[in-house]
Amino acid sequence: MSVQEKSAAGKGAIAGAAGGDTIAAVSSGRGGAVAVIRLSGPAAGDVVLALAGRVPEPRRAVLARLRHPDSGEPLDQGLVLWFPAPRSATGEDMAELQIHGGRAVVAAVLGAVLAVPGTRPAQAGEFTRRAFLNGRMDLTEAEGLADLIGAETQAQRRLAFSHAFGHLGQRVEDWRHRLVRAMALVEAGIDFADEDDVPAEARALARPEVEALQRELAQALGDRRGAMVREGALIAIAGLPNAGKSSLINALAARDVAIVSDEPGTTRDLLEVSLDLDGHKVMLVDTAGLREAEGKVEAEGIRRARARIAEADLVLWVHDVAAGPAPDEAPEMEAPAELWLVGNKLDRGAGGESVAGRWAGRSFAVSARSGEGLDVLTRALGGFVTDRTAGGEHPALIRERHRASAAEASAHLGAALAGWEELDDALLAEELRLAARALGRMTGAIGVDDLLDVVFREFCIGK
Ligand SMILES: Nc1nc2c(c(=O)[nH]1)N(C=O)[C@@H](CNc1ccc(C(=O)N[C@@H](CCC(=O)O)C(=O)O)cc1)CN2
Ligand SMILES: Nc1nc2c(ncn2[C@@H]2O[C@H](COP(=O)(O)OP(=O)(O)OP(=O)(O)O)[C@@H](O)[C@H]2O)c(=O)[nH]1
Ligand SMILES: [Mg+2]
Repeated sequence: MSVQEKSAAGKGAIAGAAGGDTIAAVSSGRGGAVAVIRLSGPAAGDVVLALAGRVPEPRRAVLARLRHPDSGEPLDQGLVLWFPAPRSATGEDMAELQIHGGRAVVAAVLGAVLAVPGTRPAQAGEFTRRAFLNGRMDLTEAEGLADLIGAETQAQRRLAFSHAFGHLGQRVEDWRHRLVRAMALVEAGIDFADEDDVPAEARALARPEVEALQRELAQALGDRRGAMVREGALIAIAGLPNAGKSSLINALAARDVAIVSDEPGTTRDLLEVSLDLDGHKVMLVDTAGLREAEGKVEAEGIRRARARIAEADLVLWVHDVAAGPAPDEAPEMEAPAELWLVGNKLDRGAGGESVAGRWAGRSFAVSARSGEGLDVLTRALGGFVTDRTAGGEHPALIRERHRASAAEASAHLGAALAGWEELDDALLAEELRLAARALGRMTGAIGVDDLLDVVFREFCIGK
């Protein structure tokens, strides 16, 4: 199906875009006491009539005996809802069957639904795709919904919620409208090319707006909090062999995820655990102890450890306090973004002394074995992530897709501003137009055929 380009508002319906099939799917998760089957499309009313014997008043739940349309066998008794177009989540006729959640019940009722002509199983994300094609939401809102459904932490939920209900979409539309106004000013020069004063004057009027837009894009691109909230802050646990890195990840995760042994060089592969710290997602990574490797496998483990450490937002350098005084600095690796010292094995007596110099304020004394000191470390980690993700309103550009569009727009604005005095009207307007297009792809207001599969494949079936 072809999505025509739309030049105006972000959320206009795309004519004929949603097609004539009626789609059906189980929209509830597995194993619940109640299951929801959703339907969208022109045969949704036929399905309700065929199974329930009548179509309820719009938007009112009614209890009905559901029968197979061919055999008449009663399958379940459940609640039926009818949402005639356009007042529905997809903008099409929709219906819901809220039935008992048993596997056989769900299979029987879904089978009966799909026995009605004109129906077929929905693909992943297809309800939301139809909502987009019918102008009910823009692409950034659809992505926000996918994030909302996938949110594991409260910070992820808050960010996803803001995007699902237009935080980025509205920003982009504001940027685009301002750009279009600036473009109109520049184009006024094209139309009035023979009247001497108009071009220069119109351009001069447009420039501050384009400069302001460029600043706002740069600011949004510079904000890295989105990735940290969505993907979690990456915290790498590094140190010499046997320092107790794997013991520490087990203690922090409160689960026995990593193999611990007194043999140096136990950990080879990277091992990642996701944690919820104060409502923030954190990815903890256990790594191989850094030393001259004794074999090929360990060497590869150390290579991977270094690569992950280099990407980390925070590195915990674990030091065995029983093995000697803390190093002045973490040996064996390049300076990471942020580095803390964790003196481990406090239960063995030594250590715990304050560490000066490089580590001041960023050193902790713990025992992964007894649990001593872990509460202080955990609180500090929570504080670190909270600090790094706090501040101002929610971040706007939270996916690579958003960043790529904004960067492309910014490049065109940069070209426009660099050539502001020299470019002829048509070329200057073209740069602004290309910037507006790049922004339009973010919300889906501009040709996005190629993007839809990427965006909607993230959803599960039934959404
Ligand atoms: N049972 C059930 N719960 C659900 C959903 C659902 O589809 N079914 N949702 C699935 O996403 C979410 C709610 N989203 C919805 C969004 C719009 C409309 C809707 O009917 N909108 C109409 C009418 C609005 C009104 O008048 O109140 C519209 O926007 O025109 C319904 C659900 C979460 N909970
Ligand atoms: N007494 C004491 N022993 C500990 C503590 N933490 C770890 N150990 C012991 O130290 C040894 C090494 O622990 P690991 O957690 O495997 O150390 P690692 O840093 O992951 O080692 P590699 O994977 O080989 O780099 C094991 O025998 C642990 O039981 C601690 O807090 N106190
Ligand atoms: Mg280990």
